[in-house]
Amino acid sequence: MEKLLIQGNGPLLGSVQISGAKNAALPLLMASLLTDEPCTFTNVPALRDVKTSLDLLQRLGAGVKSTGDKVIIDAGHISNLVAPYELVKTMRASILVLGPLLAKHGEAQVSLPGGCAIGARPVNLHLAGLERMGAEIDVDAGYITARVNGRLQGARIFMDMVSVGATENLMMAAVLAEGETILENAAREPEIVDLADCLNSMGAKVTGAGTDNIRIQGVSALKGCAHSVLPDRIETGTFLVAAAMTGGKVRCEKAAAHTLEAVIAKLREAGAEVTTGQDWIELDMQGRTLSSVNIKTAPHPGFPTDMQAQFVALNSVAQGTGVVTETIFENRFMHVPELQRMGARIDLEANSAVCRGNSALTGAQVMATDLRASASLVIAGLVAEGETLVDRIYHLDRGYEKIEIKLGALGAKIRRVN
Ligand SMILES: CC(=O)N[C@H]1[C@@H](OP(=O)(O)OP(=O)(O)OC[C@H]2O[C@@H](n3ccc(=O)[nH]c3=O)[C@H](O)[C@@H]2O)O[C@H](CO)[C@@H](O)[C@@H]1O
Ligand SMILES: C=C(OP(=O)(O)O)C(=O)O
Repeated sequence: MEKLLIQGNGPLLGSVQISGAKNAALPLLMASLLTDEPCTFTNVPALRDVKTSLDLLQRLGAGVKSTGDKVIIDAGHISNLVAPYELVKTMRASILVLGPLLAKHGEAQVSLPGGCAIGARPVNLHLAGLERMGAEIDVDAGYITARVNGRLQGARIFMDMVSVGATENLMMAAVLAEGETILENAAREPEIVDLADCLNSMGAKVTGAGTDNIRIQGVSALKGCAHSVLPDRIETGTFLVAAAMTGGKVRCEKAAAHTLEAVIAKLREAGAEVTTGQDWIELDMQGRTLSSVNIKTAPHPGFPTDMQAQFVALNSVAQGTGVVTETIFENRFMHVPELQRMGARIDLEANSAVCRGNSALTGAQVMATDLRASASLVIAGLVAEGETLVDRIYHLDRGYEKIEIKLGALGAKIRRVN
């Protein structure tokens, strides 16, 4: 099993190209199921989750051509409406085929994603919304079976929790439904706006994406698209935190500052100088003091849960105490015991991590448990004294493109070992 070996050393310096966002790319790829015409996506990151999505689309009968960061999907001849357990279990976002398949083909069978390291992550909101649109849904033997007689019907759907995935699934189902769908208490993440922009370029009528009230006027058919995937705000944030922790200066190119406002505000509060331009963000921590910050995760535009672990690592080495509170997932502090093994002084109290700061981290063998937990261990390794060996990095490969190469180019001593 592959691992990352990191030797803590000096500041990160230089510039890094940010990849397309995993969380934008996955729903966009699934949206290609809504049309018989080819869809071309560019700025698609080379990630394990993208590969899983393309495998799933091929399993359903779609044609897939992939060169560099460009992917062309032709879902004009879908022959199978089943998303099997062996693919869904490796990537929860597989549930996003449910809405498009049901809307376009009137039927779909998708394995239940099940729980995962960070929490139970049920899909009740996805299913309740589709039922409101006229679908009949059965859950049996670990599979969701959804059917509709004729077209889905537009509906007013209030979601009692803010869910990114449910908003995306229901938005994709609604674009081909008959009549108007209104999604209330919708998620407002930038990736939802990216999906709505792409759907509109295919002929859909979606308004209000980026607000908590999305209106979708159903159409009878969609055409193909050519769409460039939004930059990855979580990858960007991870590099900015790494630059801050190492006292370096890093410029993230091909980044989107408007998607990262809460994170940039916290980095400035922590003492970093952050400057932004049209498609870049630069963080300078040279000669400055890193201070702990208090954080509470929340749906966008609040502080993203996917940046929580990285800030726990940051607070561990910063001056003073910082309290990090997780409100989205019930079990998203798996990185804490591993960071403690590296010497971080953190106390877990209910859904908060109280980071005492000023820790002199030392390298250790640590275990990645989920995607962002892995990222926090890697950036802790960059500032630790001695060698850190991060095991189970297949989690990291789900969401970070060439992380060791990108960090290496900024001066980090990091390599992949078997
Ligand atoms: C591929 C992708 O885009 N993944 C992101 C997406 O995941 P995902 O879309 O799975 O996360 P959700 O926004 O749906 O989850 C938010 C909360 O709602 C709960 N919930 C969700 C659906 C549901 O039917 N019932 C329910 O109770 C979840 O358990 C969780 O506690 O948003 C999360 C929250 O920003 C991010 O951490 C993930 O990186
Ligand atoms: C939790 C994450 O992703 P997923 O929803 O794909 O598990 C993440 O990107 O941090």
